[in-house]
Amino acid sequence: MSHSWGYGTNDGPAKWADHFPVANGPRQSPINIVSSQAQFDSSLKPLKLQYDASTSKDILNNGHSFQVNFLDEKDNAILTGGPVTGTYRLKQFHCHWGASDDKGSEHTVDGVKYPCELHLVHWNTKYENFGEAVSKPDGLAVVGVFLKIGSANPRLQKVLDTFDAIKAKGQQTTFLNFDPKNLLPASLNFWTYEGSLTTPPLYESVTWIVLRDPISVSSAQMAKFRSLLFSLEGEQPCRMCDNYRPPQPLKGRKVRSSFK
Ligand SMILES: NS(=O)(=O)c1ccc(CCCCO)cc1
Ligand SMILES: [Zn+2]
Repeated sequence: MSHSWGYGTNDGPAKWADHFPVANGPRQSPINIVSSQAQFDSSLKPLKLQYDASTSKDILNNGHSFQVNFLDEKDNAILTGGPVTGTYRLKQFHCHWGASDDKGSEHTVDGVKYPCELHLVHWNTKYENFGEAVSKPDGLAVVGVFLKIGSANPRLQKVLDTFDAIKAKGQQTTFLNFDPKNLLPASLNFWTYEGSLTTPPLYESVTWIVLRDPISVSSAQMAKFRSLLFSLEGEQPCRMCDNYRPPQPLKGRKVRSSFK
């Protein structure tokens, strides 16, 4: 039975535990990253993101965010190194954002919220496919990238230019040859901790890799994110914004950093 969850008063994060009790589990995400408490770990390897000749397929409005989907039958776009062992394949990326520029990210850093957070979702190729990996403790590795208000981001604009075609829930359009490497900051310095999906089913299956440095987005571009709808075509239009889960209890977890 598919539970209808959302970000509203009646179906939002405070209610998710009703149908998804793991919401109160020991390794939930996102978290507030207290930079002074993060422990530098010299054994962490450099993060390696090989998205060469990346194979984006399409972009979808799934009713919670927009999602760019990738061909993942081969090792075209992979994550290795960093905190993970083995090879993780890029499946999709999506974002979370606020109704205004003062909020929107899921992770926060020393209590600071960014207007938007990008998630690049990878699955462990020790499993057969994403569906098998998504619920395993070492199944996923998600790279989080903060977006900070500044100059317009021309690479991101390519994604925003598709939004008129996917305004409503369920709408999808072809989106080929987009290289997500262009959405990464110059430095791959990161924090890492063991966590979960930040939306139902909230599986505790994610090794989180949160990049320290943000990429830029303009306020006008943020307004374009908010032109998407949570609602189906023909329904009362409901603007897609505030689609972020607030930080969850750390419950004794250690956050490690790849940098001093
Ligand atoms: N915000 S997130 O990166 O943690 C994230 C990634 C992927 C999913 C999809 C779960 C599909 C379950 O069948 C849900 C959430
Ligand atoms: Zn996400």
